[in-house]
Amino acid sequence: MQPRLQVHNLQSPLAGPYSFELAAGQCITISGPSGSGKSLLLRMLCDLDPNTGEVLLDGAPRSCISAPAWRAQVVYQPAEPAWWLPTAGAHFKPGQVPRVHALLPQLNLSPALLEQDVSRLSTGERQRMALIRSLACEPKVLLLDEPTAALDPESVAATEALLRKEVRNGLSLLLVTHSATQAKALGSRRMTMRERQLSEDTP
Ligand SMILES: Nc1ncnc2c1ncn2[C@@H]1O[C@H](COP(=O)(O)OP(=O)(O)OP(=O)(O)O)[C@@H](O)[C@H]1O
Repeated sequence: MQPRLQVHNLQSPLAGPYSFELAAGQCITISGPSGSGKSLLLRMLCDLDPNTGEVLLDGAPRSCISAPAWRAQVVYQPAEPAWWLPTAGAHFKPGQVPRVHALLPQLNLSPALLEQDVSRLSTGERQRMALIRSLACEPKVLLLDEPTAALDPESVAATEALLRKEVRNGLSLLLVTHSATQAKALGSRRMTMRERQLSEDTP
């Protein structure tokens, strides 16, 4: 079967080259020391930083897809997601609202938080709300940078359960995590970044 995402010699003056494939309904985790290049890789995949090489989605080269169309299907959630409107709820399109309301209880979030000023949400609430924002786009590929860094154990468990379910339903997930437990729990393949070089972990 054709991989969902194919990455061939993706590189920039700062990092790479990287080559790997991600299937539909697969989670690959990337761990590694701080500053090793994990976020640089995610940013290149999303085409936020200049890069060369080839990235294909369901066989279609990224060079044939407009940047907004690419970023609608390959969604990047940085470690510290930006908010550009006063409330979290204002970030959602009307068509996304049913899905948002289905996702909120799965992350133990009250719908009332949608109306609150984003700056008044706790760090953990903002982090979970950011994941809902990413999933509400129904991406084919989700690039997640440390999505549970600010969460208590209960919220970590809820987030991992939701991600496992989304992957089971076909989402392709590239997950950057510092947690070996999380990498083992979610990753069907696990990789490590060291000095901007990516290697596959041995099982
Ligand atoms: N635009 C840039 N120009 C020059 N150096 C950069 C640029 N962006 C990032 N770097 C450097 O590249 C290195 C890798 O950064 P990156 O953010 O990918 O690390 P990381 O592995 O995600 O780390 P962490 O786990 O702390 O998030 C860092 O040393 C960083 O300072």
